[in-house]
Amino acid sequence: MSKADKLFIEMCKDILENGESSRGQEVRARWEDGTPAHTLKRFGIINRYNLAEEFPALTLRPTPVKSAIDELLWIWQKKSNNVNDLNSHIWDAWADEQGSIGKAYGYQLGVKHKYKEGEFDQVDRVLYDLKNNPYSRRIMTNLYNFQDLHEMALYPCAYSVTFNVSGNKLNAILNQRSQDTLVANSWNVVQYAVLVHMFAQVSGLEAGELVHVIADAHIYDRHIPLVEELISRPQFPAPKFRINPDIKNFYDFTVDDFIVENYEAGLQIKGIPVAV
Ligand SMILES: Nc1nc(=O)c2c([nH]1)NC[C@@H]1CN(c3ccc(C(=O)N[C@@H](CCC(=O)O)C(=O)O)cc3)CN21
Ligand SMILES: O=c1ccn([C@H]2C[C@H](O)[C@@H](COP(=O)(O)O)O2)c(=O)[nH]1
Repeated sequence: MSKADKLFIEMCKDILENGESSRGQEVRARWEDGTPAHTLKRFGIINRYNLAEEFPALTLRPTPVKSAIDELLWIWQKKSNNVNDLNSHIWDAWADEQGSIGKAYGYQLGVKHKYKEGEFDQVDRVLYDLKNNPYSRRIMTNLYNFQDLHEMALYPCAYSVTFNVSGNKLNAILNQRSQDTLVANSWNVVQYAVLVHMFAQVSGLEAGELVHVIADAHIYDRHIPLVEELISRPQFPAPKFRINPDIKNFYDFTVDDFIVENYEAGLQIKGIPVAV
């Protein structure tokens, strides 16, 4: 049985059974037809994934690993904020006529900052520290730049990662302020698991733990029956994950360098509505 399924089921049950409803409150998000997208939410969820033991993809339904990695590379490697550089259409609803989502995500990672050793953007600084000072307690990234929030189409949700090396293991904490549990939980977990594997490989380390801290973990009202059905499904062992061992430069990875094998999973839920 996959540990990722177990954590997902526990979290969903907790939200469904103990979650607070937003009914009667003012909410920002809307369904396509303009009605408010209400949620059941649970505050302060922490899930720990041991990446040395398993690749944390859901098996209750397939996580679209290739599209998730494509978005991860869009943000962390291309450092782009333009949907024309993305192969899926998941961000189209938030893009302007030129395809820009504003000064969000990839844009922030590409901004250079001054250090004693010179100028680095946030990604290059992580790479530098993991090589030169791996036991530093200061290896982190942060997309939540207050100065630029007014120019972002959506404020960053998964906004900060803290990297920490124990022995030869690279661990990370992903901080997420808001999570659409059905659409994005496994999507975000898979992405940041892959990111830890990427940074570990190019830094001569091994992937350790991923700790996912979620402030507002919610299930949208129109997702409740879908989640109830999903968590009652059979579970399978986690798939095997391989990464092309020849890639030693973070910027050389392509989607094809990541291979997920023996991925047994339930049926895909097609056409999940996404609140905008
Ligand atoms: N309400 C909401 N939920 C989100 O998860 C979300 C946002 N808004 N806004 C910005 C981004 C866009 N993200 C998204 C949006 C849609 C899918 C989605 O539709 N996923 C499908 C498969 C898509 C594919 O294969 O390309 C799925 O079945 O999970 C995933 C992530 C995550 N974010
Ligand atoms: O990577 C992501 C990006 C977005 N989300 C979800 C979380 C919320 O449901 C919406 C954002 O709405 P806010 O009102 O700004 O919180 O998008 C996600 O789960 N993961």
